[in-house]
Amino acid sequence: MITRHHLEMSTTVATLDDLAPLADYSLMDTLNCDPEGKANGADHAPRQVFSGHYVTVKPTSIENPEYVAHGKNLFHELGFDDSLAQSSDFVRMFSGDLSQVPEPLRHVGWACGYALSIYGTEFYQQCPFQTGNGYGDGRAISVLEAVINKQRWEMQLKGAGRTPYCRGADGRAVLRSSVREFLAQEHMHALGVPTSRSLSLYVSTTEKVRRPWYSEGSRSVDPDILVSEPVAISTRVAPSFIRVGQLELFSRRARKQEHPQAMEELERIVLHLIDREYDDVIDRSRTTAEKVVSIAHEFRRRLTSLVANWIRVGYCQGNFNSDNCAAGGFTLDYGPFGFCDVFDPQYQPWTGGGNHFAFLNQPAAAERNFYSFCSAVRPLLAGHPECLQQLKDIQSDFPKVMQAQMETMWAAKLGLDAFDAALFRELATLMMQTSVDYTMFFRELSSLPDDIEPLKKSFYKGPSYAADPEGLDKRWSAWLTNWQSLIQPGTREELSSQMKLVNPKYSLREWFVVPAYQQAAEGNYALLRELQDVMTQPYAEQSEAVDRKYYRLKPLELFGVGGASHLSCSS
Ligand SMILES: Nc1ncnc2c1ncn2[C@@H]1O[C@H](COP(=O)(O)OP(=O)(O)OP(=O)(O)O)[C@@H](O)[C@H]1O
Ligand SMILES: [Mg+2]
Repeated sequence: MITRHHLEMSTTVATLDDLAPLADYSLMDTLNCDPEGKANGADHAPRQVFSGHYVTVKPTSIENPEYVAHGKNLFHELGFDDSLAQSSDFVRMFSGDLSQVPEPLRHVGWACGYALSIYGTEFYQQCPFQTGNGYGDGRAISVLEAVINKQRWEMQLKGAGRTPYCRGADGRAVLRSSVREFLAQEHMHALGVPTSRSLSLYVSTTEKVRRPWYSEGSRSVDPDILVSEPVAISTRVAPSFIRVGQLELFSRRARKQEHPQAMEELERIVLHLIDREYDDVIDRSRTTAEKVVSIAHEFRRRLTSLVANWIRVGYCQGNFNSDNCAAGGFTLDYGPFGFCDVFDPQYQPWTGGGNHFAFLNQPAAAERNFYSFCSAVRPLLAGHPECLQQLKDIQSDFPKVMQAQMETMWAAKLGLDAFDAALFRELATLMMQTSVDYTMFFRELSSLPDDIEPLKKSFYKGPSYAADPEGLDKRWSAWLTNWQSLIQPGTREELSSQMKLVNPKYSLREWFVVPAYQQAAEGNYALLRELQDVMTQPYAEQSEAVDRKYYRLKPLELFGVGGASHLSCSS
């Protein structure tokens, strides 16, 4: 509910006291709290949580927090003054210490359980109790819901210590993974792709944890050493953090009649999802069953568009399970992700992820998650045969809608009004045979070159190219002539600028991020901040110095290097 105060909010939040009155803990106040939880939030040991939508948890602050960075664009959108990020009470709160927050801010946060389906198959093994009751936010704790400029935001700490879902792990996030997620979220937003956002990042100057990782220059697939790394807490922000897996948790309980309120809890989490993520598209006067059909329709649109956008910008999520699939249809969980260098349909940065989550398999992975979503909400349609039929149709048309989104996206990348299958097929073949840099190729093409010379800037010249460079160049020239004949004549400048808004110039390649987090671990944040600047304007022509550093082919010696080219699921 938006209160009078929220509407009258001043435009600048300069202190935590300014932020406090905007708080509205509606999730905690309206959803079910686990009845077995400890009200003071001292609930940090792994245990089974049998019912309720959330457990109250007090975050465990990191020792001696130091400011690393804040999401400047998000701060401005929220009306937060930049100085807030380094003010002592804000630092204290967002590095996990809620003990001194001003009223009505609360001294406890909350964590949620969720279920897991991998590529559409239900899993329980990842839960230490094998029941699914111990799986969920293991190191993510939300601390605030606030209504700011009429928009509701949930703020979630990542790495703020153990929760009942921690599965015996430490609940911490290392600086390396926190820097990656922090930079990637704001980059993704700047790319125009829906995503959770980055509010702040603080590191401990004294507390470290050990994680398996790669030795310098290691070409090992799996980490070959244990490294001691500083712990950090990043805060991410979204209208909600509800995942497809979360709906599944309540649906599984309802299906198995695990407790008398199970069906009601499923309905309430779905209505909560509608409130947070689908309010603008749902007619409130409808029945729950009708609302469910509407959100399925809208979620299908958002999810297909999201995945087409990921492919447009060269992003591979890496671990697109149902528990990493936000039910609001935005990007969530930047763990084993990567932005590709070479165009490779099988690109998969995560060594544990498997081919089914590879770059161009993401539409199929999304389809599996969408099926998991439909199965999860289906019990709410019992007794409504028409709605059941509508949901069935929405589900079965997913591949068609996905394909249409992909074709629209490829056409836009090529500056064409309509998708041309033959042109695209030859391009994909040439890109693979030549080994081209995906980002650079499309950006060079966006300048509408007269011949293939400028495109060659993006060629890695793999073995097939090296075997017959003249032959391939000839095919490239033929392809370019064909493409030129298909673009609209007479509107060159307009077309070029339009294509440059579809094909980014800069992308957050892993080998840019590695030195940034390495320096950050030594207390030097210069490179991280430079990357933050460059990557939040990915479509802009920037300075020549930026070009030389960030608009270039990946050095060959970095291919195959652990951490820079592939990574294990790292937290
Ligand atoms: N160090 C840790 N301590 C406790 N739980 C963890 C830790 N690392 C991961 N988990 C939990 O393991 C599960 C799977 O990990 P995954 O890498 O998908 O998550 P994540 O990056 O922590 O989470 P998110 O999906 O919230 O971004 C998640 O439920 C997560 O909360
Ligand atoms: Mg996850």
